[in-house]
Amino acid sequence: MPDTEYDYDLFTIGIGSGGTRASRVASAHGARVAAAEEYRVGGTCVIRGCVPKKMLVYGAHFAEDIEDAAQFGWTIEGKSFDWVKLRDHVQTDIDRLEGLYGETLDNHGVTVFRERAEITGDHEITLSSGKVITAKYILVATGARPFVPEFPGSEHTITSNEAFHLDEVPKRILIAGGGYIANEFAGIFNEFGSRVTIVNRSDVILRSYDAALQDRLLKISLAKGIEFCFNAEFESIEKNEDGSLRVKMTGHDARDFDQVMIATGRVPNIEGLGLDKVGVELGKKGEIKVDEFSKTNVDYIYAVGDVTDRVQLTPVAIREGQAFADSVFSDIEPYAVDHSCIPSAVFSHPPIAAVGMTEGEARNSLGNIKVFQSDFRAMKNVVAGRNERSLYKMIVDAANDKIVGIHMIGPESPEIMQAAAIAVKVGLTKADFDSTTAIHPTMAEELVLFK
Ligand SMILES: Cc1cc2nc3c(=O)[nH]c(=O)nc-3n(C[C@H](O)[C@H](O)[C@H](O)COP(=O)(O)OP(=O)(O)OC[C@H]3O[C@@H](n4cnc5c(N)ncnc54)[C@H](O)[C@@H]3O)c2cc1C
Ligand SMILES: NC(=O)c1ccc[n+]([C@@H]2O[C@H](COP(=O)([O-])OP(=O)(O)OC[C@H]3O[C@@H](n4cnc5c(N)ncnc54)[C@H](O)[C@@H]3O)[C@@H](O)[C@H]2O)c1
Repeated sequence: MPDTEYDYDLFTIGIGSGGTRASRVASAHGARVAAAEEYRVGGTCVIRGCVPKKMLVYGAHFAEDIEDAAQFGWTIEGKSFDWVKLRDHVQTDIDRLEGLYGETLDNHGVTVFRERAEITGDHEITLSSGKVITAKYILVATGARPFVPEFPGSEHTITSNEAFHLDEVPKRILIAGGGYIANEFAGIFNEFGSRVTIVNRSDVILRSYDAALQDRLLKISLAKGIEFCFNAEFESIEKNEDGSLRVKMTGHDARDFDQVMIATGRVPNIEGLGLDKVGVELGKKGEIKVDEFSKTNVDYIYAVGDVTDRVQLTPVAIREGQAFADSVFSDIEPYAVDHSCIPSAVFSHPPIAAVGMTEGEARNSLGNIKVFQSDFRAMKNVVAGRNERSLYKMIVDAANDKIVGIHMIGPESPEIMQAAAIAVKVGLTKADFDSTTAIHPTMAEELVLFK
């Protein structure tokens, strides 16, 4: 395997979810591996994505739990919330995780350069310090960054990157976008006491999810006090004398907010990477085009994760990194990642989880389907007097009884979905679920009790 013609067998640009996995697995297979990271080891998920976001989601949910506790006999006096304490505690844990990621790479013998890298020629990488390195293979795993639409005053906005570091919880926050990040952060800030307004250019939230779940989250969010402005686009933002922001949007009167957060999707990080120098082909959104083995049109350059804009999720980037390393650096027969039937979740309040086809997709592609639905109030919500209903849906192919989709909104639905997704992935039938005894009393039992 070692090829001394080059300094390394593999050079990975970007040490996030995909780059970390690929580097350490390639090294374990015997490759000489180096990598560059321009910001912090761990990438988006660990440093400013999934992980700190989930910690804030937990922190936020205490607002409801403390309120509900009264119905369970608890008196909690003098409750108060300290944002700075939570923010700093989260950041301390992120520092710890970053350290662990670095250690793992060290232990696997991966040389990490903590600086920016650029491809400067065939098999050649130049670091920002000027160091030139050659590698037999190059893996681009540079991820994506927030897309901020251009309009006058857009420089006054923040993105999820900054949301983790705010000095205080904004009294009024406008969040632009109707996707994952917008709905997750709307829930977080709302629970912390902000007055939250979501602005979206269409009138649909979470467009890839089943319409019934979109509708249910919208209704619950409205009931919790989150405001929605649909079919609205930014015209301008001006800074007022008191530091607040005056926002003008199409079809709406100008309004003042303390923060404006943009969550309108993420774009691949390809700028200044030198891809043009070696002729790497890009797609319409600037994503690196790859085949099913994550190989670009340049024989020795591969790309994994968000920079390829296939499915922007951490477990997908990790699988792509693993498959790349196994396929290129081991004796295992090269294999491709199966991008079908990927389960996903939105950590809104309450969360959503889904796998497989929505009802609409199944009707269009299969025609004859059966839809089973359970619309119920979780026992904890009943006792707490919280009028918040969960909704579970199962979509079945009428031709063979196979479950082609499961969709849930309700407490702990992502936790429940991980196991249910296996059943959909392997093609179990509704009869298989019916034949399984319920665990009572749970919310998950609804999945085997559909009538
Ligand atoms: C707020 C938020 C919440 C999210 N929540 C979830 C979630 O709950 N579940 C989930 O599955 N996914 C979630 N995601 C998506 C997930 O974080 C990404 O899909 C995942 O991190 C992609 O991994 P990656 O390896 O492609 O890139 P990244 O993890 O983004 O890593 C890329 C790395 O490359 C570095 N880099 C870029 N250019 C260079 C260069 N030229 N030289 C050196 N280094 C460079 C960057 O600094 C970065 O560290 C979330 C994303 C965000 C923004
Ligand atoms: N729980 C999770 O797994 C999780 C959480 C956060 C992010 N992510 C990943 O990160 C990605 C990015 O998240 P996101 O919420 O930014 O994107 P998204 O694709 O989920 O949503 C983007 C939203 O912005 C709107 N939009 C797009 N362009 C716009 C424009 N020019 N003006 C106004 N609105 C516009 C879209 O209509 C959409 O509602 C997601 O696609 C997801 O893959 C995953």
